[in-house]
Amino acid sequence: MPDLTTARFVNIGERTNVTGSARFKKLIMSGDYATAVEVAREQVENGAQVIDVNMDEGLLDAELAMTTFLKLIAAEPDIARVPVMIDSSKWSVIEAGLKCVSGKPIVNSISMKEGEAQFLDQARLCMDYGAAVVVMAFDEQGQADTKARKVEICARAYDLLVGIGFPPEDIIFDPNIFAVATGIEEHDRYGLDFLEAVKEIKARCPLAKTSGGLSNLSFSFRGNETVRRAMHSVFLFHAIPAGLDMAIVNAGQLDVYDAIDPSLREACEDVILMRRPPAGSAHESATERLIDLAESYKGRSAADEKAAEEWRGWPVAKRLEHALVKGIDAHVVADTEEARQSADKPIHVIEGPLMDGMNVVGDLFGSGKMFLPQVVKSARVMKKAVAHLIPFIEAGKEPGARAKGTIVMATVKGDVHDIGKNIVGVVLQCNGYEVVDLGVMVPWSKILETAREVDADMIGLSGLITPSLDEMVTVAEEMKTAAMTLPLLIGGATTSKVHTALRIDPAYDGPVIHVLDASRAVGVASRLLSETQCDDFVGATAAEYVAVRDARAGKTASELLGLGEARERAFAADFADKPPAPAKPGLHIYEDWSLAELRDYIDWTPFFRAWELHGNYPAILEDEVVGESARSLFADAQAMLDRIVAEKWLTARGVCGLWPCHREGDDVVIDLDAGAKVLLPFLRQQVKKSRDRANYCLADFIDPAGDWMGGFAVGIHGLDAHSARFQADKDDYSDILLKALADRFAEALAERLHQHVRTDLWGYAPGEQLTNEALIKERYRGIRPAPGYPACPDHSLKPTLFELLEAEKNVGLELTESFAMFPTAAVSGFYFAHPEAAYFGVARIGRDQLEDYAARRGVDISTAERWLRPNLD
Ligand SMILES: C[S@@+](CC[C@H](N)C(=O)[O-])C[C@H]1O[C@@H](n2cnc3c(N)ncnc32)[C@H](O)[C@@H]1O
Repeated sequence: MPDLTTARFVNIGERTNVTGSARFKKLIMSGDYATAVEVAREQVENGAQVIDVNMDEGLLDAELAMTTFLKLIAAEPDIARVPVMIDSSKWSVIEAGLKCVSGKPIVNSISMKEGEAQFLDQARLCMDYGAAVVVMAFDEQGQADTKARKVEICARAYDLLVGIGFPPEDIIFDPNIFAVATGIEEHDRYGLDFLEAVKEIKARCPLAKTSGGLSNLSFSFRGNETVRRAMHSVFLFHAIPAGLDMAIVNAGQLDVYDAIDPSLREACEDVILMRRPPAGSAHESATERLIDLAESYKGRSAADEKAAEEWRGWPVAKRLEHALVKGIDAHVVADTEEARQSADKPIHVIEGPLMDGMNVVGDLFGSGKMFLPQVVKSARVMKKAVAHLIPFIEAGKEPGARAKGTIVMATVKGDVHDIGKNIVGVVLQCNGYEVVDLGVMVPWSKILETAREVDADMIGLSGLITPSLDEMVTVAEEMKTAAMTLPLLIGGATTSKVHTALRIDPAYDGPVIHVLDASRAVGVASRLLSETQCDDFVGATAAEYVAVRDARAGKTASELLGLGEARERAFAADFADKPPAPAKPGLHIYEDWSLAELRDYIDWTPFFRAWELHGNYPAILEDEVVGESARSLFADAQAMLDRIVAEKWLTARGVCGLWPCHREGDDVVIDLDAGAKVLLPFLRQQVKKSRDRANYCLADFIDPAGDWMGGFAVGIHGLDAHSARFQADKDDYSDILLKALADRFAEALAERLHQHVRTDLWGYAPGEQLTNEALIKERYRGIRPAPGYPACPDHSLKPTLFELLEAEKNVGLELTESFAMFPTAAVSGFYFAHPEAAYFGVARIGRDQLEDYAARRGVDISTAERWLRPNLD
């Protein structure tokens, strides 16, 4: 269903509205704000990305109720993460509300009902508060009911607002959703008119958004929840492709379009799209047909309604299990406390219901019915429960819960990447293991020392960049020297079974196990600690590694050409086509690239991969197996992005440079001002190829007679404060989510900056117009190879690149001794603009090139060997 889960659609919670919800009204009228706050929380849990708050009730001091409630929800991090829509027909209530909203507010609503002057006054005030505003399609003559009137009023309002400098992206038009199937013929067109109007308004008013109150649509089916839900889902199914950006809905009460009973779905569709029933049908009109059909659905709804609430009435152990499995942390402290009061000892709550619940999570995960993002959410619930119990356990001087085993984990020295390690840590913890996480850039001595101190059962190492592979070998060697015997687990993006077998396993006498991904970590740990399975497992793994080594030894390696011959087979670029001199050569620094803009450049597929959800975006959202998990993760990511952008959590900084250069052999020489030169030595493919295929080197794309190339470095700053906040709140889920999003922003800025270079700074493709999809597929002219990637695998080129860009001074990017960039969310690379420039992999090189390269780089052979290790094996 292309609705609540698609990229842009925002669903606005409607339950915190005294005019629409009898329950909420009762709570507010009786002054029970605590429970009223829970209503807001439930909505956010159910997926609302904005909550609409309305206190328009005659017997209520609406201003006071609005401000009291807004202040209360602002203090609840779970709720305050979504923006508030201040909804009132009284301007004084809106103004009062604006004063106590912390994030970006949305005013619902203003209109030209009382004329242009008042409309613009109110708009100016909203602008002062930085608020977005819902503009009703309402003018001096009344509410717009036809398509023509809707479009006309919105267009007029748009021109007026833009005329006073109101940001068009902060305008949200509500072109009025009215009830259909009322039996009155004039109402039959209402659904279709709305859909068509949305389309036109979006075309006529650039950047403006559209919204609507969905519940009006089905007003004539009050009391028949099944039919109402179906109508709402069907309506959204058509409205979103028409351009509807958001709607006020009860997010927990929408059906999946495909899951609606087909006859009901068709009847709803006929009504909404004003289609006639098939000729010969027993019904004259679509409305009549739906009314008849609706009869058969009456009465089913009450049970559905109850189901969502029902779990709160279950026994406490069952409630804890439910909260763990569903990842709902809203009631966990209260429930844990209730369980504690009836337990003999606080520790029994952990050993009993909490561990039982986590076992269910573990089983679901193990059997592929639950995926990492949900497990990490479950872990958050568990941590909150345990945090509540710890003071009681300590007060009673009881021993803590016995862990299944203790694992010391670290990202090795020189490397700063920790998303993968953190995910593994959380998964192990929620399966009952004690994890001692040493963080990033951890030297081998600290790892060994801690393992001894805590009497660890195993050590887990993680790393993302190729130099970390060597560092892992060092840790293994040191463990051997220290005569340790505990198992060593190896994980992270560049690690592999082959590398583990060839290099790490031989360096250590104890068991070495490569762990392919987080979902395997628990299985590996439990086998290693199992009295009955450990020996077999260790033996089988060791035998597997021996087999890998034997296979490698017996394999005839691909034949290499001598370096001279490979150079003769260089790629012959046609330099008649070389790029023009840049329009704006030299360095360009961007202190603070708009996050709102970068958001549209995000490539989502790698984001899901970071969470071990495999598949391409957007298809992954509809995937049969992981779709539900992907949708929920994506919704959380969108909600966090909203806050990152609105509250400016992060700063995207970048620098790029465009320099004159020329090629000398396999080097590119950058010709700086005043005769200064900087050498960029590149590597050439040496693997023997079929007759007509060249042996590439990046230098081949540069004209010896004179040419241009570029470089860039981008990084995302500001993560730490937020990460610390999440960690303090025991919220690994949000912490990992934030880091994964920061990585996305870094990649998005690399993409956006490259586009800016092509179309403007260098300007060799001024008219380029590509969709984000085409950008992700790199359907443009030119490449941006990154040091450490296959075409230029030597990470040690980064210091040269960083000096050219003055990256540390200009954008605050640093390099570790292993050439990892810090802050972690960062990307750097070179720009080549020749139309034939393409990515390739250098792959294996010969001793002759190693020696030649070491000489060109001015380093000794053993240093070059260390840098190029993966290309030498
Ligand atoms: C790793 S992806 C990153 C972009 C992706 N859309 C994302 O958001 O994660 C592609 C980038 O990796 C680098 N890259 C890919 N293949 C390469 C190769 N063979 N040699 C050098 N760099 C390469 C280039 O910088 C390229 O732009």
